[in-house]
Amino acid sequence: MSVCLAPCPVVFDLDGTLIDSAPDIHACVNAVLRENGIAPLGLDRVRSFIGGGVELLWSRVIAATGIDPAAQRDLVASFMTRYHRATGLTRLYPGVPEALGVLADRGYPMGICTNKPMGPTQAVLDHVGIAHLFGAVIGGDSMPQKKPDPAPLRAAFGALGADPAAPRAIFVGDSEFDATCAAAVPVPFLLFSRGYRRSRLEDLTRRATFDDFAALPGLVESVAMA
Ligand SMILES: O=C(O)COP(=O)(O)O
Repeated sequence: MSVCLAPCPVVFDLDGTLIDSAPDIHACVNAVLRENGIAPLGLDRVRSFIGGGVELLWSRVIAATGIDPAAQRDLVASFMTRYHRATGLTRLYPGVPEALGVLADRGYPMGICTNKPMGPTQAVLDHVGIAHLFGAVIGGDSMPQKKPDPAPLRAAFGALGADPAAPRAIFVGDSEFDATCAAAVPVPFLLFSRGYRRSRLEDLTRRATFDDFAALPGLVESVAMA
C-alpha cells in the first residue's frame, strides 16, 4: 500500500475524464471526411474511437469507412490543422473545477497525462480555464511512448516531484488505456465511469470508481491515506 505522507501527486487523463471533447473531435473528423467525399460518422462511433491518440483514432476511422489506409498520413495532417483550434464544443464535466479547486487547496500537486497531442491539449486547457492548476502536462507527442505504456505517466509524476521509479501517487482516468497504464507503473487508479471507456467496468483494474466529481476529493484522500 502506498501511504502519501505529504499530499501526493494526482495526475489526470484529459479526454473523457476532465473534458467531454468528443463533439469537437467528431466535428473535425467529419470535416476531413466530407472534404474527401466520404460520408460522415455518428458521434457515438467517433467517441468510441478516442483514447489511444490521433493515429489510432484515424486507423479506426479508416477501418470504419473503408478508406485506403495509404491515405492516413494526409488525413491526419488535415485533421491536425483543425484539431489545434477545435475547442468550441468542448466542456468540462460537471463538478470538475470545484473538485480540482478542493484538491489544489489541500496541496495536492496535479498534472495531466493525455494521449492528445500537446497543441490541442494546451489550447483546450486554456479554453476551459484550468491550465493554471497543473504543474506538469504530458501530451501524446511529448515522448516516443503513449499510454498504456507507463513512461508518460511516470514522467508526469516525476515532473511533480515523485520518484518516477516508485511513485507515491494517484492516476485518475476513464479508459482501458488509463487503467492499463496505471497498473504498469504501478499506482492506484480512480476510474471515472462516464467517460469514453469501451470495456465493461468489471474488466478494468482500479482502486475505486466514481461517476460524480463531487466524490473525487474524498476518494483521493482515502486512497492517499490507505
Ligand atoms: O487523444 C486521445 O486519443 C485521448 O486522449 P486522453 O488520453 O486524454 O483520453
